[in-house]
Amino acid sequence: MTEDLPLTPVLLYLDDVSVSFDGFKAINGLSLAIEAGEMRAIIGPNGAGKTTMMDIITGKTRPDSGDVLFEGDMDLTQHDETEIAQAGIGRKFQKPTVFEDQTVRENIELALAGERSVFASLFYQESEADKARINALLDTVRLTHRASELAADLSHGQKQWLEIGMLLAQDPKLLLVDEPVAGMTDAETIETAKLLREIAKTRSVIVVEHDMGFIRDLDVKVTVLAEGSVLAEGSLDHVSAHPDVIESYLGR
Ligand SMILES: Nc1ncnc2c1ncn2[C@@H]1O[C@H](COP(=O)(O)OP(=O)(O)OP(=O)(O)O)[C@@H](O)[C@H]1O
Repeated sequence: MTEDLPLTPVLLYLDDVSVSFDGFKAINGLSLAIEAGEMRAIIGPNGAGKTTMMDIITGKTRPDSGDVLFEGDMDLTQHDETEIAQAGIGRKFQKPTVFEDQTVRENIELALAGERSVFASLFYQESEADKARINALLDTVRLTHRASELAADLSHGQKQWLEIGMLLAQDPKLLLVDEPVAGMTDAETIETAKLLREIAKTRSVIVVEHDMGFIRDLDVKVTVLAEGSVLAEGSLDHVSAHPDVIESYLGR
């Protein structure tokens, strides 16, 4: 009797993806599968291709070859950045980009309003459901107590959280987060690991980071990139013990 194979719903699938810049292969036969509801940490030395991989997923960079499939059959290489965002892929860049001269709450409100036209926004009355949603988002990103203050007055870490809240307002199925804890205090870094673990209960998350203490706190599967492809994959302890990983980090 043959056993049924377990069905693992893959949300994002990169298959043998390559891209060159002026003859240099920044991504070289990269294959990766992210499951629905999975958080994955991506690490790798400088120049490994982490940012380029995110650029390919979000449609900013077109690969020369390979497939990038979202939800089974959406070929992301055939769509532009706006369409990919609308399909449910949100991206948090390294630097926080919030509206500094608006309050924390207004930032979330603006993100929630999304594509409502400026004209429609002028006459829009926030429903009770909207209010509840905004309050829940403020709570998630630990900013309820700062809601009526200007975003400019937040700490660097809190601005990062606010931007994560703004992305969550769009309810992405997959959230890409680029070096979220760079420049954060130790306490903010610890809280960010908790925050991302909460977020990952309801969506997939890909986190690129260099901070190994933070990666350990995330406690998720780690993919090590080097020279544009996957060098090792597994628990942080597993990949840290891998001779190729040690060599690629410490150099020859
Ligand atoms: N638009 C581009 N034109 C030319 N070369 C590029 C371009 N984008 C990336 N590269 C090169 O591709 C390689 C991979 O870069 P990438 O930024 O993806 O690495 P990374 O893993 O994100 O590095 P870091 O950890 O330093 O952010 C690097 O050698 C980089 O110089």
